[in-house]
Amino acid sequence: MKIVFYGAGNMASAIFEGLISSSLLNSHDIYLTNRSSENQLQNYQERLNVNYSYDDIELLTDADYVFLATKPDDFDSLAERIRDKVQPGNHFISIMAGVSLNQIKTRLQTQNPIARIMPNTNAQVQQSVTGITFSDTFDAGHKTELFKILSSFGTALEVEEEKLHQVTAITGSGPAFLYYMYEQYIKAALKMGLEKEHVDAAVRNLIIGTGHMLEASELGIEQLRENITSKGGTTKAGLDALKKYPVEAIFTDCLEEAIKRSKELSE
Ligand SMILES: NC(=O)C1=CN([C@@H]2O[C@H](COP(=O)(O)OP(=O)(O)OC[C@H]3O[C@@H](n4cnc5c(N)ncnc54)[C@H](O)[C@@H]3O)[C@@H](O)[C@H]2O)C=CC1
Ligand SMILES: O=C(O)[C@@H]1CCC=N1
Repeated sequence: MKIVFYGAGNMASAIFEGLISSSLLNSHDIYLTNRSSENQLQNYQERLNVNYSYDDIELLTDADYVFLATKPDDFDSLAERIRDKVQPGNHFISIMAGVSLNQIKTRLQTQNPIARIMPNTNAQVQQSVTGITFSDTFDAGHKTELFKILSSFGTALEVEEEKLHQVTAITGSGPAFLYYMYEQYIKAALKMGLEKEHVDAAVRNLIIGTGHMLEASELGIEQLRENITSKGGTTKAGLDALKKYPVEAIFTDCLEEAIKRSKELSE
């Protein structure tokens, strides 16, 4: 199997590093390219033993899956670059937020099969939550193979294309929203009088430990919280203070704005 990444940035690198760590593929099966920073590609080649090239005929010949991993704004330049070199066996896998199947088909002027996926950077540790939607030209055998690839770096769920806007906001951008919340928690904790390096390490381990609890426990999130909330204790006091603020409304606004932006990128 030959997999090509057009774009080797934050999201593409999380995917191919996750793919290689999963051993589903040999790193020699992976080919990278980007706009122009060759030293970035040389670093990946040295560190991961992947291939790289700027020769689009070499890249696209016998390529089974071609990941479109540029920013949406750069897709026009990418489409211009590869439009006349597309090969019959190329299955396009777009990770670009908002860019629709129809936009990709039109700009590449291709009838080749196209899938849109919406992963997140947790792919790097095989924990991505990935939404996927297929063009009707994607055959069942390649769908199964692509699900196997996506499952090597997390979990994958097929959705209607319209629902990818929500998936993009909730789980594609999701890690950034949680990181932002963690940053605010650390800022607040630093005001409580502990040394900075203690707070940073403690909160990082708190987050990791809570994640492991979510993974290991059969209990729901609400029950896990209630198990910490001793009657009349410190957690109850802290939660009562938190509940004075419209936390749900804050996240509703956050997600609605992210969905709105995804729809704008589809226009
Ligand atoms: N960063 C994230 O957490 C996620 C990003 N995405 C999507 O992934 C895509 C890439 O995002 P990032 O990796 O964050 O951006 P990035 O800026 O880190 O990487 C973009 C890559 O595209 C390359 N590129 C630009 N024009 C090109 C061209 N004409 N030919 C070949 N390569 C070209 C750049 O050289 C760079 O390697 C975006 O469309 C974004 O919506 C999707 C899910 C999550
Ligand atoms: O911010 C963005 O547009 C991309 C898509 C989801 C996460 N990052």
